[in-house]
Amino acid sequence: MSNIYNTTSIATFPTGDETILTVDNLTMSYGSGEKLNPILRGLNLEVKAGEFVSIVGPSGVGKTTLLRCLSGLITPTAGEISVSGELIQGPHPDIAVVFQDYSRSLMPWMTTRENVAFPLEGKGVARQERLHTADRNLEAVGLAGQGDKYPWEMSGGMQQRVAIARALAYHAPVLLMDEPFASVDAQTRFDLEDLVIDLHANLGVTILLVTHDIDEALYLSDRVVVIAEKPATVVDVIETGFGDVRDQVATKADPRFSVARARILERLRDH
Ligand SMILES: Nc1ncnc2c1ncn2[C@@H]1O[C@H](COP(=O)(O)OP(=O)(O)OP(=O)(O)O)[C@@H](O)[C@H]1O
Repeated sequence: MSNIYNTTSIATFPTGDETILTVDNLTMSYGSGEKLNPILRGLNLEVKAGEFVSIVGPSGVGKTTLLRCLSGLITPTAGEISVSGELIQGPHPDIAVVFQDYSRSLMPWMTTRENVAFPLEGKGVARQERLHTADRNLEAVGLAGQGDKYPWEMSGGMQQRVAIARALAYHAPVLLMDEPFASVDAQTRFDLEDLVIDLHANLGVTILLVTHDIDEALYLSDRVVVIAEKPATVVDVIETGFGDVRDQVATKADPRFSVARARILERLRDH
């Protein structure tokens, strides 16, 4: 486990067998009448507190649509989503989101510290406490002492770390991630994957990540949920069983990794 991050100063979340996120018979269509475009149908999912679940599926299958429903940004056509036992009817304080496009999600006129502190204003946190929390969370993602820099002074990987710090600072027990590493180069991607594994293991935050990258889903998660077809539904669920400690070389060379990868590829080919 890496020691460049300092997660000890951030509060952790209780984990266990309790279900924290429930998706019940989720159905979502865009448009209406002749232009009705059904995207998701009858999707069910239960995520336990502290679990790391990835949703994989081909491009255009509806992964972002699913995440937008979960984050309360759009209202599903039918079905229910609840977090911590409460029905989602709009953005919920128990859910934070990290998007793929950090260049659009960070505000260029604010320093990284101000970017991370910003959502806490809506929670009524006093300014000094907001800035202090921002510094602690920047430290947790390996950006100690970088709070005065502007996002545009940083590399893509560093900017995505800022976006992760901002989501962590919000202190929501559930973190949704939409293809968070798709816009960075391969080595930065591996570094960010390992950062997220460390944060998950040390903080107990529940993570739901969508990706079209099967290897990434297997490497990161406790469970991989495969969605396919049009409209999309769950076609397979795989428990990875790799535990909290991962290694970019050893885990991917584990025979269970290639067996699971073949199974997912087969499911996607068959649908
Ligand atoms: N706001 C919208 N209005 C109408 N149709 C939409 C809207 N957003 C997405 N779609 C359509 O819904 C379908 C699923 O899109 P979505 O972005 O959810 O898929 P995805 O699996 O995340 O794709 P990708 O992997 O390429 O990001 C696509 O056909 C897309 O054109």
